[in-house]
Amino acid sequence: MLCRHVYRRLFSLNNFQPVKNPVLFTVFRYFARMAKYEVIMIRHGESAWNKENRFCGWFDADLSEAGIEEAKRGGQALKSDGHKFDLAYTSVLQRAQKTLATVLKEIGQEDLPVVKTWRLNERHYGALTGLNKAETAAKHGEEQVQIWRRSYDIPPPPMEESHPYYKLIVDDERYKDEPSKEEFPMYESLKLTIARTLPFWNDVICPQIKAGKKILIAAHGNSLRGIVKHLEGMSEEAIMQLNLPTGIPFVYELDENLKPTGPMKFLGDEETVKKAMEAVAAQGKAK
Ligand SMILES: O=C(O)[C@@H](COP(=O)(O)O)OP(=O)(O)O
Repeated sequence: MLCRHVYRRLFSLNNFQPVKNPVLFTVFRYFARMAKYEVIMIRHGESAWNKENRFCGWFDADLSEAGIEEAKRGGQALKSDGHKFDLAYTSVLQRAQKTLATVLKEIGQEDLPVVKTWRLNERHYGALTGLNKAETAAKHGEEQVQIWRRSYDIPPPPMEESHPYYKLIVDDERYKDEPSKEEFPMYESLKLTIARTLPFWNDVICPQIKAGKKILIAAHGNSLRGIVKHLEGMSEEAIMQLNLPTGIPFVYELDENLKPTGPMKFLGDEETVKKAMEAVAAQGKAK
């Protein structure tokens, strides 16, 4: 409060030229980076296919029992930090939607307006959809699986019409209006995922944040990694190292240009977050 007051006072002074005065310049730099907005994101709780260690992508796996518990804990963490929201965004997949509903119940905001979009869906895992990650690593090598999972622009092989989940996904009623036939992916790298997620972030979510709305986004490991990469201006190499844990909300404080004023802050204890991230990274190891 006091900081904001001082900041406003400083910038209401006429002829204020911070660059010429080193002390004031430091003060200027400090307050210019002051957080103005906040956005909170959460990867869904463990899904039935996370539990079975299968590539999931656009397959509509439900939450596992552990996933429901994770989502509840995520909601409780938000509650104990006193977070309330104006609006939430999620994908059209049930693991993200159920996580969001569970969180909203925990924080007593079950009536919150929720926008659902395919643009926040998990990346489409193409031909890998349904395969066990460890078995795939045993067959094709851990290095290849790491490339498929974490490289920036190398996509998995496409999902052909003969794939066991092709019809289930392509003919799913939830996609009858969008994406268009041309946009409908058969595989996605992180780069391609970002290409369809970022327009929604920029054109739909950002204006709401700038309007002062407190936003919660419940989505997926890779659709959120795309947003994180963009927000933090991370390199293609740096984003390869990021494995988001399931069901643990993370907070970004943003300046007036929607640039983070600090690193993402997980609402969970450090050791738990670290272990959960390592567990996600290890999913691609041959057993
Ligand atoms: O599609 C999947 O298998 C996982 C991510 O897998 P990895 O990229 O971590 O292998 O997506 P999510 O569980 O977040 O919806």
